[in-house]
Amino acid sequence: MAMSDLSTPKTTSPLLRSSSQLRLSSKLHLSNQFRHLLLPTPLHTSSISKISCSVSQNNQAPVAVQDNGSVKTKKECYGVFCLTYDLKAEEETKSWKKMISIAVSGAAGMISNHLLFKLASGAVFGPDQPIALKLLGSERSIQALEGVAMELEDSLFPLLREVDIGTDPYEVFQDVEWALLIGAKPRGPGMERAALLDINGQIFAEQGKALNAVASPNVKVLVVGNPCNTNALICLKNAPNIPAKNFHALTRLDENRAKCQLALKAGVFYDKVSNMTIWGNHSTTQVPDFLNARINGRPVKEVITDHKWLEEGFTESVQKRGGLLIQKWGRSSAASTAVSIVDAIKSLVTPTPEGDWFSTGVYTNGNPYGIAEDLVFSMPCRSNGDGDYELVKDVEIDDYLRKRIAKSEAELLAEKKCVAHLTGDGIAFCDLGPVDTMLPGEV
Ligand SMILES: NC(=O)c1ccc[n+]([C@@H]2O[C@H](COP(=O)([O-])OP(=O)(O)OC[C@H]3O[C@@H](n4cnc5c(N)ncnc54)[C@H](O)[C@@H]3O)[C@@H](O)[C@H]2O)c1
Repeated sequence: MAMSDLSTPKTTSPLLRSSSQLRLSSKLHLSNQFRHLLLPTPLHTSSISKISCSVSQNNQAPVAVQDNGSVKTKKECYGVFCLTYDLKAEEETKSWKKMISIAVSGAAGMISNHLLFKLASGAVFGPDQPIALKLLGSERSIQALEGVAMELEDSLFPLLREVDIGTDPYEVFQDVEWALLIGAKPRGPGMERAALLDINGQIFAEQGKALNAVASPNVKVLVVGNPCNTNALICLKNAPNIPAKNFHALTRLDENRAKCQLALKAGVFYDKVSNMTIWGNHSTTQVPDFLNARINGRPVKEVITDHKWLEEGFTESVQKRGGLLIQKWGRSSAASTAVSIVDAIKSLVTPTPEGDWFSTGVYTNGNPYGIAEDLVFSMPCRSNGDGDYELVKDVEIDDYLRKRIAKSEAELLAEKKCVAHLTGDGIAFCDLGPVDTMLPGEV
């Protein structure tokens, strides 16, 4: 899109014109930050006949007025989307929640290409939750970001009210309530893992500082870019004003893969598998926990009697899933990663089903399992749906699990030493050992 196009006023439907052109113009900041204010065109204006829109005094919240003059949903509604988009003529006009701002870094990348459309569709935060998307990219990807923004525009998502694109995290993260940090440098051929930790660590140190400076003080941060546990640690260390508890590293894809493998082995559909914990690092030292997982509410070991497979084959099948997928598909897992990001967020904004839990990489301080403090480690958590979580305390850890969890813990402690210069812990010393534990295809 030519830059001049961005500032060209959009055409609007007659219905929207009558609502004072509220928030409908596209704006362009001539810094490295481009801003698209999406045209919130009602998809089915014909189906909302006899409803007009007037604008409230703060120029934010028009109220839906019916033909008979009665005002609907006056308090909650925002923007022209006070009007329902449901085709059913008999449906009541819906009210909308207050818009939330979500930052997505690496927004022109493969994972984001799936994720953004799920966010905008309402599949993550719900069908009554308008959102603003703040898209952060690298300098090289700014054109691609414009392309992403155009695709979002053309999708006519009623819930999507704003899209900002930019390359400066201090601008893009302004007031955001969620930050989904996906963008990272891929590992080049022959690149040592220590080098990757340093290169990507610097990105997350800068983004942590930016979140600290300009984001909502209670922003929830989900780090996806690898190595995600240590990147999340770096990020939270650089954001001292944001509660450390608000930072997550994505291990939900591993959880989902583990559930799938157990379901396949047990011959049940995967919704029957619950209480699946991934312990530790998002690497091949991760520990998918079959001891505490359940199938149809029963311990996995009772349902799957092939314990040799559980101990040897299961973990490997989870770890190698990504590599296998690359062999077949020729690219890494972007769609299922995006789905797992959706799952991870939904687990925080909806109450966890009774007796179940989910896995996420979180800050270890105060953990009840004896895992070293000051790491980001995947553990079992529950949420009451308010965006926060509690660690599940009564999980059994036997010798088998303890040994493997200790290995993942040692790996994360070693990674932490490699990035000491980025966490404020002094001079970095990097000795990751001879074994490369990155997940295949996920660097
Ligand atoms: N935790 C997990 O379960 C999991 C799973 C899959 C992939 N990943 C990781 O997610 C990351 C992204 O994967 P992808 O497939 O989308 O990669 P991709 O290469 O398609 O996209 C990455 C995007 O990030 C951008 N970028 C690079 N540096 C940036 C910066 N400083 N700020 C903002 N954007 C920046 C790039 O320009 C690119 O557009 C990778 O690090 C990958 O290893 C994690």
